[in-house]
Amino acid sequence: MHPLIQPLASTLIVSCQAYPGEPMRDPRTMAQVAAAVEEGGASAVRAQGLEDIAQVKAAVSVPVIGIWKDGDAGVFITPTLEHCLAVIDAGADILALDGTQRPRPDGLSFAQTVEKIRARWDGPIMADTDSVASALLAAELGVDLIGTTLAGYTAKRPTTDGPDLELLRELAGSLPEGSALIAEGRVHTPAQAAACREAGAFAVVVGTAITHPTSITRWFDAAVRGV
Ligand SMILES: CC(=O)N[C@H](C=O)[C@@H](O)[C@H](O)[C@H](O)COP(=O)(O)O
Repeated sequence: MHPLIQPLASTLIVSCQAYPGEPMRDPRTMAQVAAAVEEGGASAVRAQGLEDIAQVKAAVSVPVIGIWKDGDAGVFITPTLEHCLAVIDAGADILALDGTQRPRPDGLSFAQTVEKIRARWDGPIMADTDSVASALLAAELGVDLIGTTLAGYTAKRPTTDGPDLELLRELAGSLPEGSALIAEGRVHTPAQAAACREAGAFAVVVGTAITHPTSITRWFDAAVRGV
């Protein structure tokens, strides 16, 4: 296992993202949010966009998982080799990219993309997968971190209310040693985060429930209104 990954065992990683047009969509804001979650114990942070990655990197001492979202349909999380190399150049310690088997905008397969990254960079790679098949393929390719990030966001799996614990359990029993299984996606409560660990996750990523005040406010607002 890569030396940057081992310390993430049994820890919480926090994703710090604001979406286009939102009030907090500013790299300085995300850097402050990242510093705040580091104080709370985040073992690593996930940041989106080249400027956010650079500014978050300067604001924290924990590893930064970098992604670059481009578009919002099909493959959009660090979708091409060019995006991957730019994320690395922006200073990400760990590169995360779409790890599904869907067609990619640059025509490369996931395997070809990983191979080309590996030819230039030996840092840890995280695959945002959507199914048992895509997770196993990523692990076979030697990808360091296997995330369930896209489970429930493609046609491969139903969108579970909360994390996809069934997928985690299945992957925990089938991923080769050396691949770190990362629970990511719809982990909204501490109890759900604990359930991910019980299901076999090496580490757990939480985004919205910690760093997206608009969503959290909506949850509380609905509860208060009784809707
Ligand atoms: C599907 C997709 O685009 N996921 C994105 C990946 O970076 C983010 O929008 C999520 O916030 C992140 O995965 C963390 O998940 P959650 O916010 O549910 O804790």
